[in-house]
Amino acid sequence: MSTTKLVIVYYSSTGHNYQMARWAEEAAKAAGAEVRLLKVRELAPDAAIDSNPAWREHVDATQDIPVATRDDLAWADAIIWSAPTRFGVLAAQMKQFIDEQGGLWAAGKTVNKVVSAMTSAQNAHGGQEATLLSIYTIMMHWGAIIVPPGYSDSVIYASGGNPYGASATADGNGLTDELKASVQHQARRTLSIAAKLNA
Ligand SMILES: Cc1cc2nc3c(=O)[nH]c(=O)nc-3n(C[C@H](O)[C@H](O)[C@H](O)COP(=O)(O)O)c2cc1C
Repeated sequence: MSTTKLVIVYYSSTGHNYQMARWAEEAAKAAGAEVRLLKVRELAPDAAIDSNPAWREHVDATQDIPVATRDDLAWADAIIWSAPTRFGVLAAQMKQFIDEQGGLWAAGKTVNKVVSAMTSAQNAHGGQEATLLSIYTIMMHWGAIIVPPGYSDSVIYASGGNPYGASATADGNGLTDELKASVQHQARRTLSIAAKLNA
């Protein structure tokens, strides 16, 4: 059985989804996967970024993270998406990247990718489930195999009980150890399903 190839594709303005992506990367590497941690292109103008010091700081600090490409998605057996809530759906930056994959979809290369998604919102009930569903809706159109965490481990309860995917509350109080455990469980679970399908 070959090593599972995982891409973790994230968008983050102020670092929460980036941190979750890093946690997923750590767990996936520890599980023996071949992992690419990738961001999507920032689309907001500098004026918007500069209006929020935390946003500018994050953009500058993550300059060296490679930008995801179609080839990365084609390479992967599994994809973990991480994108913040924007009015209850995925951030436009992530949507734009996904919309650029029409060619990949048309070539049949999105079929049977094993996928799972993570998100954050400022409020505890600010739209996390809806955002994850917006990603999973796209994944159904891709013919991808969606792997939600469900209640497959006690860390799901401890981290807020969202069976759709790891969900942060980005309220300025920092991310919790329980969320980290939940992210890392989701990464391992995604890999384990991908390994079964690729056996
Ligand atoms: C345009 C916009 C819309 C947003 N909509 C919501 C929302 O509907 N509910 C919510 O709780 N937070 C909302 N937020 C807050 C973001 O979800 C929050 O800043 C993000 O999850 C932080 O993730 P990041 O640090 O990875 O960028 C919104 C933020 C922006 C800029």
